[in-house]
Amino acid sequence: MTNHEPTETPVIELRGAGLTYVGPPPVVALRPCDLVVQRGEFVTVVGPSGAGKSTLLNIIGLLDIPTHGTYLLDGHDTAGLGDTDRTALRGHRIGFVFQSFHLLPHRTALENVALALVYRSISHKERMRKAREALVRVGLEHRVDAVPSTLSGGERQRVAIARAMVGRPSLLLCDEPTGNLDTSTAASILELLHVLHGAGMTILVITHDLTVAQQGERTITIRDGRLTEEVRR
Ligand SMILES: Nc1ncnc2c1ncn2[C@@H]1O[C@H](COP(=O)(O)OP(=O)(O)OP(=O)(O)O)[C@@H](O)[C@H]1O
Repeated sequence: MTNHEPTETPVIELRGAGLTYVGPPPVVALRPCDLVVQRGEFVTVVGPSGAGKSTLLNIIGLLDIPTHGTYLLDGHDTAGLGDTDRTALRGHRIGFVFQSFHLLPHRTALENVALALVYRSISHKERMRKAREALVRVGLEHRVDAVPSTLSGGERQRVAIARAMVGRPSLLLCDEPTGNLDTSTAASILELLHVLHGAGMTILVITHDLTVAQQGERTITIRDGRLTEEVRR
């Protein structure tokens, strides 16, 4: 198990954070919870449909604001941030990986990855260099000029992972990253996540799949909006 320095600023620090939809009727999607993820950890969150996984992901990903408690991302208190600052913090600190890849269909793999850097103050040439480097890292150096429709599901997810990583985020936030893949392709994507984790990346994977959940160093179960059991490996 990785040795995480406890005095470091955590990447994720939720304190009594929860979300209730006002309704009517009001729905408690996430009960007030505490969750601390240190730099370099690989954490999985597992739970059945309707348990609150998307709610938790949306809070951690700065896509939703908790109605209770506090959320610090890399030590930055996210309460009270305006839309511009929230978007900037999200863009710099979080790389998202989704089940359905979310690639632009008419752009090449290289362009899809480079687009993630479009708001960074670097030249076009530098964006392309970094995008190519990210694609090499996920094993796709031979497919940089391919458009998504000519890539396999596993290759599309590799492009999406390269896009998520290219801006060197603090956190790779994955929502059912293998949900659209067959078993052996899923295994290769999980292997890639392990390689990135081995290189120091902090990873949080949200899934309903126990096999995927077992990949984490720590697995947290979410049920009826409550974070419960924690398994450490
Ligand atoms: N906009 C909303 N308004 C009211 N209730 C909502 C809203 N969004 C989600 N919920 C409710 O909050 C609870 C948690 O939903 P959430 O989408 O977080 O679950 P989930 O674990 O991601 O489910 P799934 O795996 O099916 O996507 C559910 O009871 C859901 O019906």
